[in-house]
Amino acid sequence: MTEPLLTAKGIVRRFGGITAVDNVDLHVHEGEFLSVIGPNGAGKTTLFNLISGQDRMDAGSVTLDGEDITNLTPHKMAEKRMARTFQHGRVFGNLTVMDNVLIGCHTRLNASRSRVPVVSPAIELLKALIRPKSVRDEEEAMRAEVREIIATFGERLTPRIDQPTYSLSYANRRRVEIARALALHPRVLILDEPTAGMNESETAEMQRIIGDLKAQGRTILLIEHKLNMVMQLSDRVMAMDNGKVISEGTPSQVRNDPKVIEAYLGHSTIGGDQPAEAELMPEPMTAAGGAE
Ligand SMILES: Nc1ncnc2c1ncn2[C@@H]1O[C@H](COP(=O)(O)OP(=O)(O)OP(=O)(O)O)[C@@H](O)[C@H]1O
Repeated sequence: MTEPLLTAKGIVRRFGGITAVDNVDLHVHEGEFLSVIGPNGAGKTTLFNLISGQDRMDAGSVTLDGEDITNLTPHKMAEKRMARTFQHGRVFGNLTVMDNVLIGCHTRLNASRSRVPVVSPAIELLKALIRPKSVRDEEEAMRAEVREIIATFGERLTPRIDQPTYSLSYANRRRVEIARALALHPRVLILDEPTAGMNESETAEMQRIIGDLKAQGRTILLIEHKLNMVMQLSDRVMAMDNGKVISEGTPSQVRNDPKVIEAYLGHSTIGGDQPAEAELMPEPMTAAGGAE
């Protein structure tokens, strides 16, 4: 078996008296789809924040393809092409859809440039001012790429490409965020509840899109409360409760793990959208005990 692409070891994060993430290990192989589930307050978002550099861990380490990326700043993480979307969606409201997604392209390009010797800052400035053909061509290529990425979302974003994102619906802002993450050409795509606040048909549409991303062979880490979606998309599932990993395995193994059922039943809701029991028990189990 090859080495995992991303490995997190012994991650700890305390907030005052609470240990939100308590000695968690996580790994994901290239092209693998790993979901992290668990009741509210289990520590899932905190774990993703630590892995993606949004927060600093008290102990532990993270490596990407063998390189230590522990506690890098979010900007440096983006340059490493660790792309992250947020539970409540984060876009630049005053920028257009196009400009929001271009940010992902620029970050990727700047990161690749920093590996080659920097030409004199004066030349860079001159190039920015006079915008020679090579610069204009590069910009046009990026815009074409953004249009292509945005087409991933059908007609949801394309007609709105020049509108400021504050004028978009919540679901569309979340789509823009994913588009921006894709513009990074992510080595790891980290999605935190991409369907939160979406209705049933929007959720089904997003699930199809994420399924397509998986089919493209992308490496994906997902937090999601809608367990049917987790079961259908994931190669592997990790369940957390009270900051700890309580179960890990195939979707059906985790779904049927009594520790997981108990953790959920101890909470009245999973994500605020649905009762825990309805999420955990919706499908008949197969003879093998699986529901995939
Ligand atoms: N910045 C913070 N300051 C203090 N406590 C925090 C902070 N962030 C998270 N916590 C606490 O850490 C614990 C884990 O929270 P976290 O948001 O990671 O859980 P979660 O599994 O993502 O929950 P949800 O599914 O509701 O998003 C909770 O007890 C939460 O209140």
